[in-house]
This record gives sequence, C-alpha cells and structure tokens, in this order.
Amino acid sequence: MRNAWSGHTFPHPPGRRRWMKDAHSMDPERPVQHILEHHRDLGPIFEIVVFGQKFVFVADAELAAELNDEKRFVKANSPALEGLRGIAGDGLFTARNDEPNWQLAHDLLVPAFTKQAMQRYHPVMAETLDELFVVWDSGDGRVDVGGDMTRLTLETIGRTGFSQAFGSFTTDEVHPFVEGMVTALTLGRRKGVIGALPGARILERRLDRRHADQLDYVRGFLDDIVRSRRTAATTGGDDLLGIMLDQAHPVTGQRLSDENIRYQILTFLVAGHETTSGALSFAFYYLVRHPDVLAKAVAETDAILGDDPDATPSYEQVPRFRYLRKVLDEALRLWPTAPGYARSPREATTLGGRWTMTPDDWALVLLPLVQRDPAVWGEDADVFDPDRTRPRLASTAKPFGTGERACIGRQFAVHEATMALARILHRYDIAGDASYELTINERLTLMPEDFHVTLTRRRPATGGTPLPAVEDAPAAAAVCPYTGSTSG
Ligand code: HEM
Repeated sequence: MRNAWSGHTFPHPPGRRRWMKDAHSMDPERPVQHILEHHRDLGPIFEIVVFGQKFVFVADAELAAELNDEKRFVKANSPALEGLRGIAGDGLFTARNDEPNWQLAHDLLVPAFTKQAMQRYHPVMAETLDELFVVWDSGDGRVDVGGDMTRLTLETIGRTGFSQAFGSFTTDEVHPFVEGMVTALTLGRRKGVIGALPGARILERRLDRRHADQLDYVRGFLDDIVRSRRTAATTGGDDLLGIMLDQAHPVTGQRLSDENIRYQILTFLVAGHETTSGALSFAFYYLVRHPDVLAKAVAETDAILGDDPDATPSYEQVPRFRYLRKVLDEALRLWPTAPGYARSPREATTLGGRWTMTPDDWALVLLPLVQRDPAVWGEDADVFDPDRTRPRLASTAKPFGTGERACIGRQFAVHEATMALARILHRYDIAGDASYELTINERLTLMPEDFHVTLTRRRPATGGTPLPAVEDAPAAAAVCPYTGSTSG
C-alpha cells in the first residue's frame, strides 16, 4: 500500500471492496465536489483507497494548521503532481523538495515577482484587458465567463512572462498550444490515478503513445519560444524568460538547462492562468448572485475611478480596491481554485497527537473543507459573505499554499484579478442568469462551467446615473489576510 501510515486505517466511505477498495465512491470527473457532497461526515481526517493507493484527506482547520508548520512538515508531491512530471519535470510546481533545480529556479525567479516587476507588468495587464473589451463591445453582450477569463489570463501571463501572445482576441479558434496543454494536463491527471494499478507503466506508455503528436507539439512550441528569444535582435530582458535565459545564480553561478527552462515555461503558462481565471469566474458568479455585494463593489470602483467608465486604475490604485479584494478572498475561501496541497513530515512524528506519520506518508489539505470548517468559520461557513470577520485560525485559509513552496505568483494573480474585476465592474452593468446552477469543471483546477453573464456598457456620468467622486484617500498597500504581508 502506498502512503501506508504505519498500517493505520482512517474513516472511509462505506462499502469498501476487497480489490478496488473505495474506487466506487470516488468520482474521477469531479472528485472535490463528490467529496463535499458525500463524504463531509467522515470527520476531520479520512481516507479513500483506490486499488493500492491510499489518499488521506484533512478537512479540519486545527490539523491543517499543524501540517502548515514548516518546522515539522514540507510539501509532498501527490500522485496528481507526480503524474504531471512527464510534461513539467522538475519545474517549480512539480519539483521534489530535494531537487537542486527547485532552489536554483526559485532564487532566479523571485525577482520577477517583486513590486518593481509588478509595476512593469501593470500596463501589459491593462492593455490585454482593453483587447478583451474590444471583443466584448463588438458582441451581443453575452459572455462565457470561464472561457473569456481563461483567454484573458493566458494572454496576460504569456505576454508579461514570455512576450508570447496566443491570439485569443483575434480568432475564435483555440490556439493549438492550449489544446495540447489541456491534453497534457488530462493525461497527467489520469496517470496520477492509474499509477497504483497493476501494469500501470504499460498503461501510461500506451496513453503517451496515443497522444504523442500533441505532446510533441507542446514541446516544440515551448522550444520555439526559447529559440525566437535567443535569435531576436534584442536578447535579454527582465521578464521570466529573459531571467531564465540570461541570468546565473548570484551565489553559485549556476544556470538553468534548456530542458528545465522548457519545464518552467509550461509550468508558468499553466499555473499562471488556470487558477486566476477560475478565481475571477467564481468572484463574478458570487457577485451576480448577491446584488447587494455587487452594488457595493461597483460603488467602490466609482469612488476610486470616478465617472469615466473607461478609466484604467494606476498601479498604485489597484490595492485601494479593498472591498473587491474581500470579494476575491471570499470566493477563494469557498472555492479555492487549486483545491489542495499535500504535506509530509520532515521526520517521523505524530499528527494530531494520535497518528504516526513518517516522511513516506502524506496528507492532502483539502482546502474547500478546511476553509469551511464550522469550528473556525461558524455555522454559516458555506455562505458567501465578503464582510465576515476573519476568525481565529483564519490563517488556515491558504488558497495560495503554504511555506517555501507557496505560490510564487500570488501578488501577480491578486493584482491582475483585482484590476480585471475593478475595470469590468466599472465599465459594464452585469446581469446573470437567475436559473443558472453552479456546476464546476475539475481539471487540475476548479472552474465554474457554462456560466454566462450579460454585459451592458455603463454610460459616463454626464449621460446617465451620476457616479460618486474620486476618493482622495492615500493609497495603502493591501494587507494579505493569509500572510499579513503587503501586496504589490
Ligand atoms: C488565484 C490564483 C492562484 C492560486 C489560487 C494559486 C495557488 C497555488 C498553490 C495552492 C500553490 C502551492 C501548490 C502546492 O503546495 O503543491 C501554488 C504554487 C505555485 N504557483 Fe500559484 N496560484 C495562483 C496563481 C499563480 C500565478 C499567476 C502564477 C505565475 C505567474 C503561479 C505560479 C505558481 C508556481 C510556479 C507555483 C510553484 C511554487 C513552488 O513550488 O516553488 N500561480 N499556487
């Protein structure tokens, strides 16, 4: 049994079978939602065993707080992450803790997420939004939220990080790289699931062969990005690609290999867009469901941006949208778009004072349950309320992960998403379909499915409802409720 926990058996779904174990009580297409719907009563820590693979889930905020303690625990690669290594190798997200390329890439790339770097990305983020607005203004007002937020965030990370556009706003065709990337991710997820089956290696090779063309295309596309930057008249640059190609580690003098650079580009293109587009989509879902919240959010954009619906916030203005941040944070509390992370002890220890855990064992911190733990968030934990006071142990709300392997792109995501929300709400009246029932697509990340809104251009104050005056309050950096650090 993999992840054996010294033979301990946790509560598990009823009807365990001899050979398949709990496979019947997992829904491979929507595993997180299935657990929320059917297994919430299994308690603070429970297991689901699929053939020879044991998954241990933590649903309780106290236990999650313990696992987040970096002195005792570190990131573990779950089977899902291991499954992605075929395409993402030892890129930042999928690297194992002891792989030297993690530290090297981390040290090289941290400067790409400083305040100065964010100031450079800000105009690119704003221009990318402008292009989306052109598409929206020429349409009939009906918008596929998940689809368009994905186009926006993919273009944004592509352009800011790699000077790579995907033509998302000029054609209805999905870029072949996006199709290839989705195939690669789906393949990785399948490999993570079948890894414990007898004959898994044969099945994995068969899957790789079946999708060889698309995987080759993805690799070729990534190599082309590198090649064209290398042959461009102006090499260098301080974006992600420029740093990876041109800079050596300041202490060791080491550089990233071409293979590792390819892994990092894929990692950033995937990690840098899916999660943010999901977060934006959930925020819009809750906004249209809560007209009072929507009205407050729009009022904030009017107060900061004034009466021109086309106004673009300056870099310094973005952290002033404090209510929008609360909306985003609350959406990410209920539906953390990266729904969990795995943790292992540095050395043998006891979790919760009861369960022996060795470095070979890992537990998945299941964020949609931890962040709705009624013992911490109260009996209304499932209710969307951006004004809720953050309770004791709120630090276990960690949609961006924890410790040294936490999300390197958090400030990027928060800045991009806050600006997008602000500009969209300021520019358009937004109406949702009252009959829409939230369904969530689970690929690697969570994303509302088939969620549409109707947008209507707002008129400037001279022609319509007067908008409140611009607030003159001094810009204060927003404080991240998860880490206490300032954003941007
Ligand atoms: C709302 C948006 C986002 C969410 C919810 C999110 C969530 C997360 C989480 C939970 C982790 C830790 C995973 C683990 O421990 O296994 C992580 C890691 C990571 N994220 Fe994000 N992320 C977001 C946006 C971004 C963006 C915009 C970028 C890049 C520009 C990015 C790049 C990464 C990378 C490279 C890692 C791996 C870090 C390491 O292990 O050193 N993410 N993210």
